[in-house]
Amino acid sequence: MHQHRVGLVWFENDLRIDDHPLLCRAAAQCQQLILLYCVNPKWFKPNRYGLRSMGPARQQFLEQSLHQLDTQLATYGQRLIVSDQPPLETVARIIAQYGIDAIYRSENSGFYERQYLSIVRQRYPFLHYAETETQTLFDAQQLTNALAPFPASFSKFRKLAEPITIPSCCARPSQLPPPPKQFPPSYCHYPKPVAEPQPSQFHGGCAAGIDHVKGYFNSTQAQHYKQTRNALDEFVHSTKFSPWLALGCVSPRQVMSLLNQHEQTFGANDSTYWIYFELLWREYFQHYARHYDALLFSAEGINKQRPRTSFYAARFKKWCQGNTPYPIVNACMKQLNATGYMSNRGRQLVASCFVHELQLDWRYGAAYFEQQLIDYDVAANWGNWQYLAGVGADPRGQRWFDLTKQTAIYDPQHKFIKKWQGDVFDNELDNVDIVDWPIDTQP
Ligand SMILES: Cc1cc2nc3c(=O)[nH]c(=O)nc-3n(C[C@H](O)[C@H](O)[C@H](O)COP(=O)(O)OP(=O)(O)OC[C@H]3O[C@@H](n4cnc5c(N)ncnc54)[C@H](O)[C@@H]3O)c2cc1C
Repeated sequence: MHQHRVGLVWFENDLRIDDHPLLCRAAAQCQQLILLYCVNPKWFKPNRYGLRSMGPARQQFLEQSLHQLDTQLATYGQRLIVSDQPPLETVARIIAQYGIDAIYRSENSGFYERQYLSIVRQRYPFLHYAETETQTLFDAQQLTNALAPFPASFSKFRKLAEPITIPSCCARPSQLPPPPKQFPPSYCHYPKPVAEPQPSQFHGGCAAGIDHVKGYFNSTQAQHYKQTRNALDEFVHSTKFSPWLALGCVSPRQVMSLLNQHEQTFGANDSTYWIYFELLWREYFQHYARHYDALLFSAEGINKQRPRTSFYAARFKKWCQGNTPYPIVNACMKQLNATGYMSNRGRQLVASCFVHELQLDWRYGAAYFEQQLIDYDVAANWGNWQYLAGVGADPRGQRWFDLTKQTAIYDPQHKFIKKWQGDVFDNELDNVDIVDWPIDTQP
């Protein structure tokens, strides 16, 4: 017996059908189902930093992911519908037009993303709402003790979380209820394949994502992960799971399940453990973002201490373009601009340079990453930037990287710098001199 007549599954960063407990729940509870994704027009307009929230690399990856999800849903006689209108407008129209009586949405770590659902809840209190964790390793109730009080550092969180058993993945639904009649509505469309994809090493979508993770664990790369993960270049040196994890094309539990299988076949070692360790970092930042809400975006960070940085437009522009006096930083930024990806080590170096060498307000750096990264994740990005800027969860309070030393360790032959032309830059950092500023002649 179905509990609900028409359910709405509001997809966000959970673009898959495997290991999706919420989709299974909606399938079991509803007579008819609408599957919706909202491409928010706000993502393409200048934000408070004068940047777009979504740049072309991630947009392409997202479009590919939507298309792949739609293809999978079609095998169930269902389709994904996509709206390019503001999410609140779209959801309101769908509720009114189709008589929705239940809304299903995965827990989201983003403060602003969570607000959308809060507003819908306030406007339509009589609907049934189901929110489930689909993007984390642990279920919320498993972490009650680990998160109260909220652990001030990753190490504290890790010690509490590590002994907890990760729930197994859930099977995909055996069937899905059909959409209502007269579908889709005129203001929505089905995802189209990307017309002329830009060449990229990352192809969006759940099928591509799971193939990549399986391919990684069927090889011996994971056996050497700890030794290679800090490399600045080369696809195989770290897992490259992040874009698929960020959009939920693959779940962290699916990754863990394949990691366990890998350990059974190839053996467990420090490197295989370290992949789990990094997934725990990801987990920590998801809860960090939910705990600190809008403080994630505040200059003072969670400690409410204003950093001694400012905003210099010319310096910011040069950093974005990879045109600073620091070749290693330039190479990383040019790699990011060309591919949408940068290694973890690279991200640490360019963020340290941004805050300590260029003395810029860290939020502009985070906003530029948000625009450029193919694996942008609100919690991981803003949480890591706060950490690097000394206003986050770093018990040391300060992370400064000596760029000369780091170059000697990670790019001793300058191969990476040469590849990305990091050694091509203007000689002066500040070409706007104090005398160039307009001066008031009147007292
Ligand atoms: C300033 C800064 C900004 C960042 N912004 C993002 C972001 O927007 N999205 C994002 O996914 N990661 C972000 N990271 C974390 C990390 O750099 C990337 O997850 C990693 O480089 C992705 O490559 P990979 O999948 O090969 O990682 P691997 O080294 O193979 O790690 C495996 C997985 O663990 C997780 N992970 C690893 N390191 C971290 C970390 N420090 N914090 C959180 N999760 C981690 C990722 O999901 C990653 O896919 C940022 C780091 C810094 C320093």
